[in-house]
Amino acid sequence: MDIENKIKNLVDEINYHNEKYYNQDSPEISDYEYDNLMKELIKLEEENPNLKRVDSPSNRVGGKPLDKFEQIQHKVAMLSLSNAFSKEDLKDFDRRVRGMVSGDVEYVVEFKIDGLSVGLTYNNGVFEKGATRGNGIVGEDISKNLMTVKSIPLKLDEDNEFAVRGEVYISKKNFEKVNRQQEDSNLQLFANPRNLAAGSLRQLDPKLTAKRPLDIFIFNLEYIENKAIKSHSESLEFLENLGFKVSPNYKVFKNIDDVINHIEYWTENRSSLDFEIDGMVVKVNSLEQRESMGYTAKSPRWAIAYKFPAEKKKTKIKEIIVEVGRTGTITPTAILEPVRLAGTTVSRATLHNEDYIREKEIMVNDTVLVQKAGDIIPQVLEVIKEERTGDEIPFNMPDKCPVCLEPTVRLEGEAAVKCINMSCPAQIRRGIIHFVSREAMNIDGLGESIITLLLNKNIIRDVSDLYYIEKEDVIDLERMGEKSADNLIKSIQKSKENELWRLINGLGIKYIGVKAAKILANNFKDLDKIMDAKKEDLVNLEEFGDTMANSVIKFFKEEKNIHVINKLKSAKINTKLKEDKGLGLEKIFDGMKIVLTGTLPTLKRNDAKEMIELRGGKATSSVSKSTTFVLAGEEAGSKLTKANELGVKVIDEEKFLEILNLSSKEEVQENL
Ligand SMILES: NC(=O)c1ccc[n+]([C@@H]2O[C@H](COP(=O)([O-])OP(=O)(O)OC[C@H]3O[C@@H](n4cnc5c(N)ncnc54)[C@H](O)[C@@H]3O)[C@@H](O)[C@H]2O)c1
Ligand SMILES: [Zn+2]
Repeated sequence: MDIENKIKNLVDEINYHNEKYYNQDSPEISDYEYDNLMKELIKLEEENPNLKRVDSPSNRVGGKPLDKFEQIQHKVAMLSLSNAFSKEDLKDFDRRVRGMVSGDVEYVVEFKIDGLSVGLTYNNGVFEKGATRGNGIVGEDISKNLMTVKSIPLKLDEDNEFAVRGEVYISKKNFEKVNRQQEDSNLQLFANPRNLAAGSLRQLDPKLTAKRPLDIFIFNLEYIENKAIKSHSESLEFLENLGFKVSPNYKVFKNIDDVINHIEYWTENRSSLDFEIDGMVVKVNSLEQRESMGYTAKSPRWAIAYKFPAEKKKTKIKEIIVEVGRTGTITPTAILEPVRLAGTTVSRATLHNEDYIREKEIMVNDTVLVQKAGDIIPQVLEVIKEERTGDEIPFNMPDKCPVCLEPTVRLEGEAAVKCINMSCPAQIRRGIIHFVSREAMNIDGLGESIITLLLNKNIIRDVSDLYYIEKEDVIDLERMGEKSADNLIKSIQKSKENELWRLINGLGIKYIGVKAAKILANNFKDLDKIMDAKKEDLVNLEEFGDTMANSVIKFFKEEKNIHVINKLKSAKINTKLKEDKGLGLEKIFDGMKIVLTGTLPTLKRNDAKEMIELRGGKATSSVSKSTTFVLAGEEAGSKLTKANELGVKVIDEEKFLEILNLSSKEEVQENL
């Protein structure tokens, strides 16, 4: 593969995992694997600067703020950190710092708490607002949820306006407690403390958040009015005196060797802490020096996060089980003798596929080394062959699907063994769960247990059957009454009017998540056109690589998919983009002055301009008090700063596209 395509594919893959991790709080790969993808991308981009795309994820912070919350624009951008994985990386960092500033350098070293980043603002001594990081510029307003975190002071003795940043986390003890409760109530377990903290804080109902024993460490003073503070350590002391729980056990060092020693100590001893850390953060202490160093698009130049290597432990494989996924892939999983690893008890590890098992010569009853790096799914690293006793049993992938008992196949050139039975219940069930989920067709009242019932009773066989359900079909189902049956049918019917991207995402095309679904919807405007798209059309889309394009084409070649789509169409489900309401577009931007700045993720600048003008707005180039809003993309720069100073509203592309669907100027004003 040529380098350009390699970069494109990496970008696709990373974008897909970002969406899973930041927006859905349900990552599919470990942080370790993710970091490796990112490392590879950064390396290729550094070697081929001309191939680096402006919208590269290596330039970008976090995920998109979700619409279910009010959006908050941060006064100081909430950025990410660049990473170090070795002593050498830390020494390089030290050299870079000393090359940029004059005089002595002091470093503060802190724990890198594995939680969710939040920003808090205070004014006149009271807590005002709290937000998630979002995309770094705009975050989600989670003030009410944060108020339930007991260690966040709501009143304090400081009248000046200021903002702090911290990490909301859950202690190891409380993490296990919550997971035990989940287990008792037959609910899904949280993969790790970070997921639990993030999931709890992004609840719509603060009462749910209040039930979770969340905590916070504050690690930065973002700004303060009328107060001269010289160093980071001084600001932490100041915050501690105000009553904040600040970054625990932070230490100041005068040279990088001492920093490295300290980090080595905690690499060995982190399990003694009662909260999870995934690394150590090294920050320049002098605020004046920090200012002179500044920022890249994604992170400050004056700090670096050292990521711990994966923690490893020995344990035994008791059994190997197989499960069938949405696309029919049969995945082997090792059931382990439970072992404590990176803060959680591990009793399963993924074995990926047949080749992985062969290559590592894994057998049932083997003693193995497992690894977990703040991860979701632990991995089997290697078999400790010296510990074999003769009781080991080789494992073969099943030749029958464990669910439908039809023969399995392994296609040439693919690692996965699959069940290709189109009517295999395991695949269909997962596909339907995905179709109705919040990020897809968003059908209320259709939980996993009802879907299972509907399938078992043969009321539905694929997603399109949902639209043909009648009240009589469901009213007698367990725990269903007249009222819930009505509501269920109503929400199914309502989903017919959904935006096109929801349908595309719901179809479950491999590699096509929310973001890619939106790109397809916005570019082709019609499901039929997407179905007819040629490979050239697809790879030319922003953010699309070979893998994604091939996957789309393959999906729409399959007869069973066409069949489902035809049934969906007969049910009169919306298959068109709603943006264009015929010739006379509503003048929803009438008289508004709108400033465009930075690179937008999918729209070309001229297209965005045209969209504004067609709706009666004026696209201007400089920000002033009379600007209605700024539409900002990556690297928005000085216009963004100006907008912030003047208190002019800033929105991102996603929000913009949403606003385009509104039907009056009043609605736009309300929704800004
Ligand atoms: N598994 C996946 O699919 C997946 C996907 C996306 C991201 N990720 C993970 O997320 C990481 C990227 O996320 P990120 O942008 O939040 O970067 P990061 O986690 O590498 O570092 C930045 C964050 O560290 C936090 N932090 C904790 N303690 C801190 C302290 N004392 N001082 C300063 N900051 C502190 C801050 O909240 C900040 O946002 C990746 O390296 C990867 O590990 C995983
Ligand atoms: Zn099957």
